[in-house]
Amino acid sequence: MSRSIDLAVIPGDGIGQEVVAEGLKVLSAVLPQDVKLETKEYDFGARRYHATGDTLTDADLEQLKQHDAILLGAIGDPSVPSGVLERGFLLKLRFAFDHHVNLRPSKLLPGVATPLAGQPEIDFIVVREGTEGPYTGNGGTIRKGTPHEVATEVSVNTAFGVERVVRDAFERAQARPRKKLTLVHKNNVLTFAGHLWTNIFNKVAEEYPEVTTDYIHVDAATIYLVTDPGRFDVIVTDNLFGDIITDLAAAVSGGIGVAASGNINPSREFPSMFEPVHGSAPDIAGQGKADPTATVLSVALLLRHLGYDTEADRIEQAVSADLAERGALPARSTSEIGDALAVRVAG
Ligand SMILES: NC(=O)c1ccc[n+]([C@@H]2O[C@H](COP(=O)([O-])OP(=O)(O)OC[C@H]3O[C@@H](n4cnc5c(N)ncnc54)[C@H](O)[C@@H]3O)[C@@H](O)[C@H]2O)c1
Ligand SMILES: CC(C)[C@H](C(=O)O)[C@@H](O)C(=O)O
Ligand SMILES: [Mg+2]
Repeated sequence: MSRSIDLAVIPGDGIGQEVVAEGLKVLSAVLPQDVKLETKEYDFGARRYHATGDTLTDADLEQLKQHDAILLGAIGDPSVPSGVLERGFLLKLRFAFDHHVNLRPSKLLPGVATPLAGQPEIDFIVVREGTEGPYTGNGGTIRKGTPHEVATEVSVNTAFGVERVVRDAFERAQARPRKKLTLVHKNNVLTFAGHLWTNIFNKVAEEYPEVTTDYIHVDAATIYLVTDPGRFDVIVTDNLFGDIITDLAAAVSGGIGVAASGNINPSREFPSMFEPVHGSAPDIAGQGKADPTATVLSVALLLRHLGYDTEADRIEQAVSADLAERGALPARSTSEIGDALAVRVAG
């Protein structure tokens, strides 16, 4: 039986261009001959915005919808006002394709440097809600530019949206050996949203008696992520808390250069999108300094989502072996790391 993957590729801005090239290199190297890989590149990001004023049109969404999955590098550029591409492209796409499960695994692999003392066991996943919370754009300003300006940014939490992501997290916890799920929120202060999350979490928990549950306020979660990250197995949390704690999670488990993510549409009505957790890193763009590992691991998540488990395993093993040897090697460029990973997955 012939198989095929039809992939939308969005390198985006800054280091997005550099790391996506390496992700594709490794993807081509890992796929068996009988799998036909078709890619279509899209120029979203700062270049498109400056050329046309567009960030993502309805016609673009129609085209993107046709693909099996999307691989994104990163968007965001100092030449574009903050928020224009983040809201106008990235969040618009996540919302349009109902990417409500934003999956962000953190695993400290053997031999990988961490700023934490010793070599703690870190192996957890964050299930970050991807379509609600303070991200929806529900807000505004009045008396703009005056000393009396008022700005609101309302967090939107629907029972439907919370329950579906909480259920997804319980399913993932149930499937893991430790079967533990932690709700991270701030229900001592954000009592309206926090109690909705807590009540739904507790109600759904009744259906998963094998899953151990606990609750941690988000401020305390940042303590434990540094002092005792081994306590976490699966974390479920809202969109903004998830954004913040996953950069911290990356920093303690090998760095932002190795943190992968998937924006998943579990019903598969729309293509899911895979991207490194990091951004376009204008400070190092164009210098060959970016670590492409996060993108390569995002390709592994993409392959797993499409049912290519063997190939995903091969990529993860190659990354693990490469990282284990890194400390002993001289610093390598973005493409040298990509080349090394491509050789490992092919061999
Ligand atoms: N998914 C996305 O497209 C995405 C995600 C985050 C930020 N952004 C955007 O990216 C731009 C820059 O944001 P930022 O500086 O806050 O975050 P960033 O993640 O781009 O950079 C933070 C720090 O991490 C470093 N870094 C990031 N990726 C790295 C890699 N692969 N290898 C080595 N070092 C790496 C950078 O050099 C920088 O010091 C902004 O416009 C922001 O909105 C986009
Ligand atoms: C760029 C921004 C919209 C985005 C987010 O906040 O989700 C980024 O920080 C991320 O983590 O993917
Ligand atoms: Mg972020």
